[in-house]
Amino acid sequence: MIATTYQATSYAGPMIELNSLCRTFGTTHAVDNVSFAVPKGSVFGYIGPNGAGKTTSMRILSTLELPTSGEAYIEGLSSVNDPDRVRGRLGFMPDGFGTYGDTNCIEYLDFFARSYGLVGRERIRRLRWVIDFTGLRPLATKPMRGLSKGMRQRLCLGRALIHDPPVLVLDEPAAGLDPRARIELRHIIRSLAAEGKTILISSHILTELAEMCDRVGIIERGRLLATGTVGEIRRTLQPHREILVRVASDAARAAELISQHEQTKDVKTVDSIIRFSIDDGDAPQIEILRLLCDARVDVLEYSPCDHSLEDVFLQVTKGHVQ
Ligand SMILES: Nc1ncnc2c1ncn2[C@@H]1O[C@H](COP(=O)(O)OP(=O)(O)OP(=O)(O)O)[C@@H](O)[C@H]1O
Repeated sequence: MIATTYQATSYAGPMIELNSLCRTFGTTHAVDNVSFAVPKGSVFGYIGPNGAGKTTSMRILSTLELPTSGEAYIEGLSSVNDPDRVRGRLGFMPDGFGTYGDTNCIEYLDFFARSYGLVGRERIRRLRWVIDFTGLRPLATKPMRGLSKGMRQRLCLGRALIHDPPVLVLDEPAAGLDPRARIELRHIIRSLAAEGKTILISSHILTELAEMCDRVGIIERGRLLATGTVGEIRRTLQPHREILVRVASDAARAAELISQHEQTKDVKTVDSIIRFSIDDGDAPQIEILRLLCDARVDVLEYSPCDHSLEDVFLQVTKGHVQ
């Protein structure tokens, strides 16, 4: 078991880094030349369908698996060459974990606190903090067999946090949670990032992570297909924006004005609603609005119709399962 606790360092590079990471199992390229870096205090969403390679990359980062080639670093330390020091710096939450039915929450957390070498007041202080932070205090003495899925996830997160690591690697922590528990998880993740923790979190579902992540990476069949903010990925896929304008009267005249702008196309009118496509960016949209206002068109509604996040995900991935 791990016997190192974290000592803060002056390291200023990315807290998580994968560099041309590859892992094959027989003929399966589970992770195929994946590279990305996550700066301190940010949340990176690792998103992909079943069998995409998320767990394998996370297990390599967390020192539980060796790569076929390439590098994985936590706070500049190699997960391959320096696993003991890496383990002291990260908390890993696996997508499934063994429970011990008769063990209660506090005993479970205490076991891991001792395994990380926490002693005396520091161990008590960390146990108290984790129990309070995860909201498990009312269940502290409850045997694990009686915990709901959401509570077990909190306990698993508590275990990952017990030694106060600067990096968290969370493999599908939202799987199986009800909507309220998902929202609570989102708050927990954001507050950990606000404290300066760096978080890699995986999911099958882009919408599940979009609001809590600073950046996302979409992976399929071991290959990283897109990285960036959700907005950046959306803009790459959708260089034109679809706009809807609803007017109080004289939609035909408004449509005529919109059509005259050189950056618009596909202008269509149904009753009082005009839909059109326009080059991305603020400037053309400002011009259109000004054009309509100057012509004294009574605009009741002006809204971009962006692709939904599901559409973005479906456009990037092809639905391949390996
Ligand atoms: N130990 C192993 N032996 C053989 N193949 C493996 C092993 N671990 C993973 N794989 C294969 O590697 C590929 C990637 O699996 P991985 O578990 O990393 O994907 P994932 O994105 O986490 O999927 P899921 O969302 O379903 O958990 C899959 O084809 C899987 O069957």
